[in-house]
Amino acid sequence: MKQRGPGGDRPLSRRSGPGEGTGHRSGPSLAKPKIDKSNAKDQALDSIIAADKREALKLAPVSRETEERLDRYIALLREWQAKTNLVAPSTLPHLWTRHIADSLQLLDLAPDAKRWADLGSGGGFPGVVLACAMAGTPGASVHLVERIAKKAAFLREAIRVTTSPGVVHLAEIGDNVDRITGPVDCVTARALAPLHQLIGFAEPLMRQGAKALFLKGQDVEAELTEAAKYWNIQPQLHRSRTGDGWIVELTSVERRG
Ligand SMILES: C[S@@+](CC[C@H](N)C(=O)[O-])C[C@H]1O[C@@H](n2cnc3c(N)ncnc32)[C@H](O)[C@@H]1O
Repeated sequence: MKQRGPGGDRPLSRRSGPGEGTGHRSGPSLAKPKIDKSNAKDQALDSIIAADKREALKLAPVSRETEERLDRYIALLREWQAKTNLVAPSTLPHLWTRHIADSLQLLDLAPDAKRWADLGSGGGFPGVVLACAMAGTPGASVHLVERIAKKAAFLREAIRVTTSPGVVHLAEIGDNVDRITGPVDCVTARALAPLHQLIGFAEPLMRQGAKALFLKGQDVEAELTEAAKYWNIQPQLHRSRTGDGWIVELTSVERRG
């Protein structure tokens, strides 16, 4: 998203400044060049994002086709971010490592999964990223469940511009999750709720065979202890490639007592 201010692309002005042609003999003084600060700021952000993208694609390499889809998604996200808060503004320079690579790393933990459901998708992490990555896989689908209408509209637009196999549900997870038709291989959630609640959300899909991958922060141990009060679980923990977080993998859950 480049917003060029008026005249932002013009060469610096060399027109006369005050004092020129007024009889002073000290020589012509040049007008101070006007620097379009918003344009300079955008360009600085562009180059930080480009460097961050290189870093992210080292952590989580993708095909050229997926990269092109992700580029379109990021361009759209930056455009919409001006009017809808889709990601924390402080994370914009690191969209690729903080959000894209963080989402892509799930693919290696479910290499055979074709049908995904992402709960509380927000701005599309990990759901839209997974849909972009699955676009070349026959029979792939990614359900994205989001209850805020504006965000769901963004998700639909993201799926459209990336021509990815996403299905957006504008709905409460609790009302919707067991109405997702067709089997789901893997259910995901990121920054949605504490683990014991996530398990409750995902349980209907897990009962039908889905495994769960939940992206969690550093305090995962405390969340696991709390979850174990309500659920019999045998979690597998994977260190996040992109920060201090963890990915909790669950293949079965059973409500306690
Ligand atoms: C903090 S955001 C995280 C978004 C995204 N997963 C990410 O990591 O960037 C949580 C999102 O979940 C949605 N959400 C929270 N509770 C929900 C529910 N019960 N049903 C549907 N969406 C929900 C919110 O509207 C919000 O967009």
